[in-house]
Amino acid sequence: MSEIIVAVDGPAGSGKSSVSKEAARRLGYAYLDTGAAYRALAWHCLDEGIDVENADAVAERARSFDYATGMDPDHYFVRVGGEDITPDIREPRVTAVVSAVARVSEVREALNAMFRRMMSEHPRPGVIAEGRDITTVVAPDAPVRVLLTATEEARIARRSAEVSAQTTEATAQQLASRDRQDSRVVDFMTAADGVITIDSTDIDFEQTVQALIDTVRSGLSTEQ
Ligand SMILES: Nc1ncnc2c1ncn2[C@@H]1O[C@H](COP(=O)(O)OP(=O)(O)OP(=O)(O)O)[C@@H](O)[C@H]1O
Ligand SMILES: Nc1ccn([C@@H]2O[C@H](COP(=O)(O)O)[C@@H](O)[C@H]2O)c(=O)n1
Repeated sequence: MSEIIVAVDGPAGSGKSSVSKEAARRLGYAYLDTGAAYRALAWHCLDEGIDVENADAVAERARSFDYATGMDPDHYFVRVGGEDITPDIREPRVTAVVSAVARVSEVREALNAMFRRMMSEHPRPGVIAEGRDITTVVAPDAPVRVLLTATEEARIARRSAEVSAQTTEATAQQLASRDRQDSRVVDFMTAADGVITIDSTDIDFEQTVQALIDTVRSGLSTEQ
C-alpha cells in the first residue's frame, strides 16, 4: 500500500506528465496520470457517439466505463474495455473536447474516488499523481504538494516542438483555450497554502526532474 503521495498540479504543457513520470521512475514510485482518465472518458464518448455537451449522458458513462491504466512508469498504458488507446487519447479531436467532459461534477466525483483508490491500493512505497486538482481536491493532505508551472510562452514553445502537424498559432490558441476552460472548474494557476511552486521556465527537463525529486526528499524529511 502506498503511503507517500506526491501531488503535482499545473497548467497545460507545464511538464506535469513527463517530469512526474521520470521522477517516479527514479524514486521507485508509481505514477498516476489523472488527465489520462478524463481523456479516456472523452475518447469513449466520441467512440460511442455521445454528445459531450450532454452532462447527464457523460456522467452516466463515467460511472460505467471500464478504465485501466499502468502506474508503473516503465509500463504506461491506457485502456478502455480492454482496448489499448494510449496514443488515441492525445489526438487533437480528444483534446478539443476533454474540458467539456471534465467540467461535469458527477464525472469529477467518480474519477476522484477512483484516483484515491488507485493511489491507496498501489504496492509501491509512493505515488506521484499529477493533474489539475490533486493538491487541492484529490489529495489535499499529501505530504508533498507541488505546483509545476512555466510561462505560457515556454509552454507553447514546448508543445509546438512536439506537435508538427499544426501551426504554432493553432497550438498556442488550443493551449490557452483549454487552460481558460479548465480554470473555470479548478484553480491550478496559483499555489494553495502549503503547495510548493516549481517554475520550469528557465530550467531544462533534467533540472526540473531534479527539482521535483529534491522537493519530495525535503518535504518527506520535514514530515518526520
Ligand atoms: N523544464 C523543461 N524544459 C524543456 N522542456 C520540458 C521541460 N519540462 C517538460 N518539457 C517538455 O514539455 C513538453 C510538455 O510536457 P508534458 O506533456 O509533460 O506537459 P503536461 O503538463 O503534462 O501537459 P498537458 O497537461 O497538456 O498534458 C514535453 O515535450 C516535455 O518533454
Ligand atoms: N486532475 C485533472 C486532470 C485533468 N483534467 C482534465 O483533463 C484534461 C486533460 O489533462 P492532461 O493533463 O492530460 O492534459 C485537462 O485539460 C482537464 O480538462 C482535470 O480536469 N483534472
